[in-house]
Amino acid sequence: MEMNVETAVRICPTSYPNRDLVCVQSDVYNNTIKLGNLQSIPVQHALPFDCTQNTLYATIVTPLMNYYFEGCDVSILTYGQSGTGKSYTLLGPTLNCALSEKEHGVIPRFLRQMFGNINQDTDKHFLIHVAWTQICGENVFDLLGSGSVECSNVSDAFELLKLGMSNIIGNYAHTLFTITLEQQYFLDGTVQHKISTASFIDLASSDKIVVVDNNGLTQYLPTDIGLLTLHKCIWMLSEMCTYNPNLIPYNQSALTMLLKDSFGGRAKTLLICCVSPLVNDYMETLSALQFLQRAQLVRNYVTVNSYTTYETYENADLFGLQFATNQLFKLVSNAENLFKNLLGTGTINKSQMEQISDWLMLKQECQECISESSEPHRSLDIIEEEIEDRCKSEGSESESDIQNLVQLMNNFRVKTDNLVSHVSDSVNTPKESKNSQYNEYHLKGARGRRASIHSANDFSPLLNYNTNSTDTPKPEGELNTQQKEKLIKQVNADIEGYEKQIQELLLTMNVKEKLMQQLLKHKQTKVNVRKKLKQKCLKLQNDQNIAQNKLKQAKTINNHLLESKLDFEISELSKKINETEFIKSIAEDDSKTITELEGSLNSSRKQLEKLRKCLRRKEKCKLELENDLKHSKKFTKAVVSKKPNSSFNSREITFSEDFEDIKHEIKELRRTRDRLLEQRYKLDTKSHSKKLLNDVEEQLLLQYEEAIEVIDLAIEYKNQKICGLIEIPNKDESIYKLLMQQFHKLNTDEILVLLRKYYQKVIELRSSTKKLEQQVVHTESQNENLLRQIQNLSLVLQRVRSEAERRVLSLEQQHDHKLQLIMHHLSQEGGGDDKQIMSRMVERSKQTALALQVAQGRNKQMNKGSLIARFTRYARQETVPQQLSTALTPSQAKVTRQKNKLIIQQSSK
Ligand SMILES: Nc1ncnc2c1ncn2[C@@H]1O[C@H](COP(=O)(O)OP(=O)(O)OP(=O)(O)O)[C@@H](O)[C@H]1O
Repeated sequence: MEMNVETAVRICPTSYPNRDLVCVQSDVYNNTIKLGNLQSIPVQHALPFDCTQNTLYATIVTPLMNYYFEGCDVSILTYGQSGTGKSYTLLGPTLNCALSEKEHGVIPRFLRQMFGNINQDTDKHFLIHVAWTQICGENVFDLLGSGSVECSNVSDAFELLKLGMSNIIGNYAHTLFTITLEQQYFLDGTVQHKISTASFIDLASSDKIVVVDNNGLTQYLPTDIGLLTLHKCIWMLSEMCTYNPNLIPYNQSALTMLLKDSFGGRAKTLLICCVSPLVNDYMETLSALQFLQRAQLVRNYVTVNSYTTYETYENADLFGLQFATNQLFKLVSNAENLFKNLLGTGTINKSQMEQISDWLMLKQECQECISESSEPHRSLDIIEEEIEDRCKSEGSESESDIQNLVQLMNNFRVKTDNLVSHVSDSVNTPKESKNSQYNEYHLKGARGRRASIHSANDFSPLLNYNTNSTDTPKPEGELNTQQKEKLIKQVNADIEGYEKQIQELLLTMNVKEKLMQQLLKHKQTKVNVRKKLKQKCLKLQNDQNIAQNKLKQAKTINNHLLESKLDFEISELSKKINETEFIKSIAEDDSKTITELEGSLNSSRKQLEKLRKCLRRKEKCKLELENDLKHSKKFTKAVVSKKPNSSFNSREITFSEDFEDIKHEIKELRRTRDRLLEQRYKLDTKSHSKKLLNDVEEQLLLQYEEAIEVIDLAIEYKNQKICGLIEIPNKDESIYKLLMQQFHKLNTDEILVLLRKYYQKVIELRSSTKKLEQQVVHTESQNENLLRQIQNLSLVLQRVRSEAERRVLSLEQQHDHKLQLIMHHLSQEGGGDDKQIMSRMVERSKQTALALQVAQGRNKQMNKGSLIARFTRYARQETVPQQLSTALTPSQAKVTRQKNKLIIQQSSK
């Protein structure tokens, strides 16, 4: 679509009461701006004199929103003299955007309208990014500090606006605010994508110089390099027929490079010219309107940025997961039926009954967790989307829901599997002895079944042995070594089971806690949702009553057509009422659920305490058994060694016993490591949740880390020992040899002291490494701060430099002016002799030049910085377009005088 750049003129309100001082008028009906009594400039939108922010937005910006959502880029620029309301038009009067919505400028209004549209469109997926830059000469600064920032609602966007505003430095810079909108939706089995950018450019005002071109036309050209290049580009674009588009000098300034798409590009562009109506500002207003006249001749090629892909939704795996979950649900409900039937038959013993009831309770608990964590929230999210802002965190929440779901289902599957096989086995062999049950159990263990749920009777020999146990009698007579070993194995399995149960319980508690947090978070939203839904229900019921009354009337007058129509309407309304009631029921008050969850959490805590107690008891029992076993082994060894004919056998026994011992030690080490890991994990989570660790905790964390590493090493060593892979160090190494000799002399206590010292040394080393790392991070952040300061300083330098350039330019102009006055004075003094005048003039100008040289010399000594600035300016002249460079060359200019004005005219070649 080929379209001209759209233009609008806004006249800045003035406090001057005297109408004679006003020379600009807006003819809203004919869309013209009247300048004095002479000129009438046609524009696309001549805004009324007292145009409010709302009128401006509704008349000229709202239509651009349609282009934007269609996938076209849009650009809105403000241009004009300083203080005429450019920033006011784009942003509003103050830094605090939220202060008064009535005064909000184009950008905040655009953001609100855009998010409003997005919230109404539930069929599409939207992604929004904003960016804000400041262009200072040739430098571009990021006002948000992190490039393009994703934002999901109006308040986020307003926060970013405030942040950017607080980072704007000075008045002499252009700013560019962009909102990028990405849309995705399904259409006929394909995914449609649209990407459009809305750019809002506040063009800074700039000093002007007067130039008369070859055709004798006066031009007021800005001194700012960006604006000057923009003028040049627009000038060339407006005379497109005579220019090759490739010759447009966009790349001569940063500003024009950034605005390439807005003039002669693919964007739909609106240029708002802000002008002052005062006579004093006549020339500036004229210059702005001339620029606007040129700009509205520029043609853009507005295009829709869209493409199609043929993929399905990224999270297609979700369907697979859902399927698997459904299957698992079916399995679980089958198992439930089986257990219920078994309970009914009465063929199972008391402990099995307890197990089944435990299982059923757990299943109930899981189901509650799953239904709380997935279904209601998902449907509620949808309602919230319709009524409230689209929630950014929705994706991550549903992700974690799925993770929880999968984890719960896995735990559940293992438990079900275990229990089903256990129950079915015991049902098949109801008359077997306790011992055979126990053997079965361990055979199952060997097939890889999980051994986390045990009844007290499963381990009767062990519990019989446990002196602390009150519910089981002590065994009659002593147990032999083999029995003791078996018992230890059982205890180990039992301990593992308890540990796993504790872990699972912790996990469930974690899920419950998260659920509670989510419920509390959504509580207020649900209240709002319910209120709105209640209103909706009432309205629907009202409509239904009206329709029923009409139906009665229709029946009395026998209007069958109306009757069937009303019947249909009533049934539709009742459907809608049911649906709304259903949605309302989903958004039911959570207080009850929260209390239930709290209760459940408390009971879980109690259960956890119980399990920990059991675990401690088992560990104690195991220790006793192990000690006992050691003693009896020593005793057996002693007896065996006394038998002369059994040396071979005794070696074999010792080896296998050693082997078993090492394995057992490894298990022990692993358990200790797990406990240490748990402790470390607690401290880790504390530090990750941004709670600072105190010194003691920091020290503890380091100690845990070191201890875990040492235990890992020990496990590795023992594993190697079992496999016969121990590397025997080269004993010839003198230091090693020396050390070993010394170590051999040490007794156990001394070795322990030595080890402790080593351990402390390592902890100290770890601590200092950590401190060093923290220092590095700190230094890096300091570095970043310094870099930011350098950036700020260079910005200030740039400003000072352009100020200096401006001053030099005005000094030059003053100098020229004085020169002209001198000429005039001399011509009057000398009585018209041209030669004499010339020679006097040359003499004076020599004097002036000399004076300037002296001044410059002084300057050189006084201010090196301004000299550098001067140098940079001349060095940069290469990039200044031809018009300006020629306009500034005195030798090619002709100076004439009209009334009180001096005009520098470019001499034609
Ligand atoms: N139409 C308007 N209605 C009310 N106040 C206005 C209007 N236009 C400008 N102002 C006020 O005039 C002052 C100057 O406006 P603003 O800062 O927007 O000008 P500007 O063109 O951006 O100036 P500069 O180029 O120096 O940054 C502000 O206090 C602003 O609130």
